[in-house]
Amino acid sequence: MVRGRVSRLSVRDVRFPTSLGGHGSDAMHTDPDYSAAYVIIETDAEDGLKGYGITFTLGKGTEVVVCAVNALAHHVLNKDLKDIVGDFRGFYRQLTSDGQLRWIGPEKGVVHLATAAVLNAVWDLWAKQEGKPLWKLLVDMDPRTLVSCIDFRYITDVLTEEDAYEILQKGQVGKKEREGHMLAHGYPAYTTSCAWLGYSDDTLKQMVLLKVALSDINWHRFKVKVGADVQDDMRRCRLIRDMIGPENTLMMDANQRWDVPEAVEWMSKLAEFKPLWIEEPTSPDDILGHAAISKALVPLGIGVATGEQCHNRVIFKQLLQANALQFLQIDSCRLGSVNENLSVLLMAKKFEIPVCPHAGGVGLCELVQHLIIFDYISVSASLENRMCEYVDHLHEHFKYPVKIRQASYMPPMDAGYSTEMKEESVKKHQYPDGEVWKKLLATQENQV
Ligand SMILES: C[C@H](O)[C@@H](O)[C@@H](O)[C@H](O)C(=O)O
Ligand SMILES: [Mg+2]
Repeated sequence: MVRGRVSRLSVRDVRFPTSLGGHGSDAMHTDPDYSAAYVIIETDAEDGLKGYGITFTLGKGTEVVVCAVNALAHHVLNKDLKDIVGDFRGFYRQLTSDGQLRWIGPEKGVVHLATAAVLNAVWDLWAKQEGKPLWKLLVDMDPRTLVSCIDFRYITDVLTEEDAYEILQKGQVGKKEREGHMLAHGYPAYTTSCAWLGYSDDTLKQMVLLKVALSDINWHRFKVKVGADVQDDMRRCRLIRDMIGPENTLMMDANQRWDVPEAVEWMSKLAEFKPLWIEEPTSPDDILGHAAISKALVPLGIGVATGEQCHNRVIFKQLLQANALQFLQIDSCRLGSVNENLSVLLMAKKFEIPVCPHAGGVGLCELVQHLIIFDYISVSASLENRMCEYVDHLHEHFKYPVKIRQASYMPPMDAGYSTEMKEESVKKHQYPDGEVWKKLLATQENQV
């Protein structure tokens, strides 16, 4: 039973200095400090349970998201959790359609990241109160309740509430077996951790060796960052391909670096390394550009993947309508939490496009594993051409870190959305007054 009235919402600015090691670097984001606006929701219920929610940022600007979370807080405070989840579509719309705040969105940018952080905390709390991991809460929910969490505004031309209900009804068939399969084998993953753009060739070689030869995880799917310099890309891709062999899977990620013709030309040169996909070849807003790139790369056997910076369900709808992507990458912290992700999973199912979630960032692996495990069990019912991203960093700061076995995500069993960080870690990494930042900022000051 859902219980309690929201009595407090707090938000913290937590940053990890990953840029010091070049971790997470790509052709556009050369020095990311993996960070999060970290929301905590408390209620007056006697159980003392709290909901934790994050949205992912790259360091600077986290303070702006924190500000937006505070601007949204009045929508949550003093509400009964029962009323929130009892009319989740209405609540989602209340947050995203605030008559004044929507002007600085709508459903995009900082205000949408803040919405995601707040709603992720609500879902964490709901799942905790039900005593289930989030994926299981979704799997056990009846289709009518699931669709009642989704705002179908702007997408009814491709997915109506009835379409969604039908897909979920069909997904009931064979659900038990698929749940059993997940519990036994997990959801297939790929690793991005060996080939960040800021890594030297030596580091890259060492990382690939660790992943391929020495790891007991048996990685066989890898992603490499490209896009800054074509000669450099060719050297790095050759190096990786030689090390992983022809039988393993390689993906490439340009992080929006190119214009449309440039993307086609560049990828024609990298085609010899047999990438499965090129991710974010151009601006995430350029739907027709993605379509043109997709069309040009089909003969080379390369798909287009995108989604980690897609603002909302409307952009995904159009990417699907325009045949602009072959792999759809949901993000647990950019879209409006589970609610909006549900609509995108269902649209992907309708268009039969495989979902391969984005998870490079602090906490993203922890969260998105729940969504994709649910997707397999209740929506897509397929593992063909599907895999979820994994990066090695920062799991030690989470109370319920992901578990990877045999290159697969093992379903989390603790109640909630795996969003809770260790208090000790949060204290140390809080910006700018946590121990880690005090030291770093003092060193930087001394260097000036
Ligand atoms: C700045 C970040 O690390 C990105 O490079 C990362 O999310 C990346 O696009 C990915 O696909 O993992
Ligand atoms: Mg990417």
